[in-house]
Amino acid sequence: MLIIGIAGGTGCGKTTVVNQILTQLPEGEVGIISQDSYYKDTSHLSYDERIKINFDHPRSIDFDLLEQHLKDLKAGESIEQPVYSFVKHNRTGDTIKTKPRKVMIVEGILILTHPELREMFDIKIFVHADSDERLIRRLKRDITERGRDIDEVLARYQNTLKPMHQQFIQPMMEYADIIIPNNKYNTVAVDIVKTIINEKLQ
Ligand SMILES: Nc1ncnc2c1ncn2[C@@H]1O[C@H](COP(=O)(O)OP(=O)(O)O)[C@@H](O)[C@H]1O
Ligand SMILES: Nc1ccn([C@@H]2O[C@H](COP(=O)(O)O)[C@@H](O)[C@H]2O)c(=O)n1
Repeated sequence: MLIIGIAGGTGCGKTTVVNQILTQLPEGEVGIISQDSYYKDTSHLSYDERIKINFDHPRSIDFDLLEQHLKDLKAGESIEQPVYSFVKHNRTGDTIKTKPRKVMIVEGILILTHPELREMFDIKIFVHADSDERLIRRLKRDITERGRDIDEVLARYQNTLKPMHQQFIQPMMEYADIIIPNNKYNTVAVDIVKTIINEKLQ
């Protein structure tokens, strides 16, 4: 199994890059794990308490479960990947059966901050986009897709997202094997990653 970790700040385009990688690859050969699925269960908290959580700090992620799931997949076992709701700020209680594939892609803002997880990646990719570009994309996406308004996105950006990005996410670029500049759509870089995956699949 080839395990590829794709990190980078919010809005840099990780999910988009993953979807571009998947196009034209043989179906059923590549599996995806999203770090967002592993936000800790917060059912014991009220909604008002949940919205105050710092979701850009590594402690918000259940890294033990993520690491265990990756180990299970490597051992050839399927896992039940939790489903997360950005509207409720909590896991939904549903899971998605995720089967082991020849290539597994793990994507998320904080995946390179966890040393044990980092060790498991055969290839580490950091997607980079400038912070103003990321903020613009995040505003548009969170308002249209994640049930947020402009005040929520900007307050979260100033209070937690920006300082956490500087403290935990940006420094992880030094661990990357490949850095994808993504201020604009970068089809060349995506094609290179596809080529690496295709070689593994042959
Ligand atoms: N290179 C790009 N240029 C312009 N918009 C982009 C680009 N990559 C992604 N986007 C858009 O930005 C938003 C955030 O992208 P997404 O892939 O969800 O980022 P991430 O997963 O890193 O948070 C989405 O609405 C997406 O369509
Ligand atoms: N309930 C939540 C949980 C997380 N976030 C934000 O999501 C960002 C990470 O996801 P990306 O798809 O953008 O990489 C992160 O910056 C958290 O602030 C949230 O807003 N609400």
